[in-house]
Amino acid sequence: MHSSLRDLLITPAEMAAMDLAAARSGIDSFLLMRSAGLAVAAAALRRFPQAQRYAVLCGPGNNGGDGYVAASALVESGANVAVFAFGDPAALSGDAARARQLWNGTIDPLASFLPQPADAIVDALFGAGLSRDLPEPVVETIDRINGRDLPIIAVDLPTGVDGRTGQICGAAFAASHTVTFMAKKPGHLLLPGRSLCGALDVFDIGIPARIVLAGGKGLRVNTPALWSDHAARLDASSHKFRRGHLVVFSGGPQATGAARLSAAAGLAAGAGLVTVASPTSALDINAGHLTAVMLKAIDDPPGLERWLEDSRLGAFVLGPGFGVGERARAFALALCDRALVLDADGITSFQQHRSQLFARLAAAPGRAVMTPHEGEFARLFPEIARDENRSKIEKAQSAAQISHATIVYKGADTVIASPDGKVAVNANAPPSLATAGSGDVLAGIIGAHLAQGMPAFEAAAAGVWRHGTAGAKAGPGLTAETLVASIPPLG
Ligand SMILES: NC(=O)C1=CN([C@@H]2O[C@H](COP(=O)(O)OP(=O)(O)OC[C@H]3O[C@@H](n4cnc5c(N)ncnc54)[C@H](OP(=O)(O)O)[C@@H]3O)[C@@H](O)[C@H]2O)[C@@H](O)CC1
Ligand SMILES: [K+]
Repeated sequence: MHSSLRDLLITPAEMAAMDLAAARSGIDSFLLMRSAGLAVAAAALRRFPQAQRYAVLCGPGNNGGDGYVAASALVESGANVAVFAFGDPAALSGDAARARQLWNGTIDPLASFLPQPADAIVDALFGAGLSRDLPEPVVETIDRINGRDLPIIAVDLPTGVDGRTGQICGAAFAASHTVTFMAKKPGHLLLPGRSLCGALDVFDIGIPARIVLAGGKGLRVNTPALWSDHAARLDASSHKFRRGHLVVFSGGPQATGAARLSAAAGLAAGAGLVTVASPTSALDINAGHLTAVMLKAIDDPPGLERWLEDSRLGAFVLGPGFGVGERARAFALALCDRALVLDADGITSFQQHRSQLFARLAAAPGRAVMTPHEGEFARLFPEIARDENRSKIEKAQSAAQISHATIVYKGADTVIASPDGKVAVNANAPPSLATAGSGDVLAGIIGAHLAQGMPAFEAAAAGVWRHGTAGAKAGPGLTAETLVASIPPLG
C-alpha cells in the first residue's frame, strides 16, 4: 500500500465519490471489483486453508459482486465452494451482475444456508452501501452463524457494521478477519465496529493514491506521523529534551492524589519543571508526597491572577480531584488564554455554564484541550451526545467547533478533534488502560506537551498515543503508577 494511505480513514461516502473519480479518469470499475474479489479469495485460502467448504454469502450490491468474484477464484484454485444469495441474483446490476456471470455453480437462497462444522464463511452481504437496519432474514442468518466458532472473512466490513459510525445496524457478523480496500473506514476503528472486524487487511485494488488522497477529508488514525515533526523540533531545540513549566492544580486535603499523579506523569513525559498548586489546607499533605515536583499555595482567583503574572508558567492541568463548582470555574476562566488541559471536575463544573466557557475560549488566543470521557462529554455537549445519527468522530468535531477547544473524546476508541477540523482516531490503547487514575496520567502527559510548546491538537494526539503505548508496555496488571513509569519517549 502507498505509505501516505496507511493512516488515512475514508468514509463510505468518500469511497463512493472516489470510485466515480476513478471511473472518470478511465479506470475500469469492474477491474477494481475483480481485484477486490481476488484479494478476498487469497485471504480466505491463506487464513483458512483447512476449510472443507467456503460458504460465500452474497448481497444485492457491489459487496455481493466482490463475493461472486471470490467464489469463482476459490473454485479455480480447487476449493469446494457454495454460494448463497440474499435477494434475487437476477436483479443484480452493473459490475455486480457481471461478477455474478463469472460464477458457474448454483446459487441457493440465503435462508437455506445451514453452516457445517468445517465451513469458512465469506461474508459479502453488505459493505459500504449499508444504509439502514438489516432485513430480518439477514439478522436471522447472522444469529445462526455468530457464536458457532466458524471462521468468517468479511468483505470490506462485517455485514451490519456501519462504515461511517462503527455502529451496528440491527445485528452484525463477528468476523475473524476483514479485508478492506485502499484505506480503512471509520467503522473499522470506532467501537463496537472495531471489536467485530477481527484482523484487518487493507488491500490496494489499484485506485491511484492521488485520487484517494484528494477524496479524503483528512480523517486519520493517530500515529506519530501526525505529530512527530513537532516532537523532532523539540528535540532539536532543547539539548536536554526536557523543558517547559507545567502547573497541576490540587484539590483539598481529601483529594490530592489525582493532581500528584498528573504531575508525576507530566514530569515523566518531559516537562522541565512541574508545580502542584495546592490550597493552603492541603499543602502539608502534598508536601509529604512530593520530591521532584514543586509546591505552591494558591487559594483563590486573586492569588492565581497574581501568580499568573509570572510568564514562565507554561501550561496548566485543571480538574483531576479539584472539586466541582464556582472555584473551578473561576480558575478555568482565568486560564483560558494560556495553555490549559481542562479535565474531570474542571469539565463537570461547566455543566450549567457551558456558554460562558465557550465564549471565553472563543475570545482567548490560548491553547485549550478538554479531555471528557463519555459521561463528561454528555454534560458539556448534551445535544451533540444525544444525536444518534452522528459518529463519535463527528461528535468530537462538532464539540471542538462549538467549544473552540481541542477535544479528546476518551474511550477505547478515543477521538481527538481540533476546532479547525483536524481529527484523529486512536487505536493503540489496551483495555487495561481503563483503570483508576488513568485519565489523570493522560492529562499530565498532554500538559507536558503543551508546556513544551506543542500546538494543542498535536499535544493532545501525541499524549493519547503515548498513554496507549505506556498502557501496552505496563501490561494487563497496570496501575496508574506503573503507567507513569512506562511512558515512552516522545520522539
Ligand atoms: N472502491 C471501492 O471501495 C470498491 C468497493 N467495492 C465493493 O463495493 C461495496 C459497496 O457496494 P455498494 O455501494 O453497492 O454497497 P453494498 O454494501 O453492496 O450494498 C448496497 C445494496 O444494498 C442495499 N441495501 C443497503 N442497505 C440495505 C438494508 N439494510 N436492507 C436491504 N438492502 C439494503 C442497497 O439498496 P438501496 O439502499 O439502494 O435500497 C444496495 O442494493 C464495498 O463494500 C466493496 O465491497 C469493490 O467492488 C470494488 C471497488
Ligand atoms: K460484508
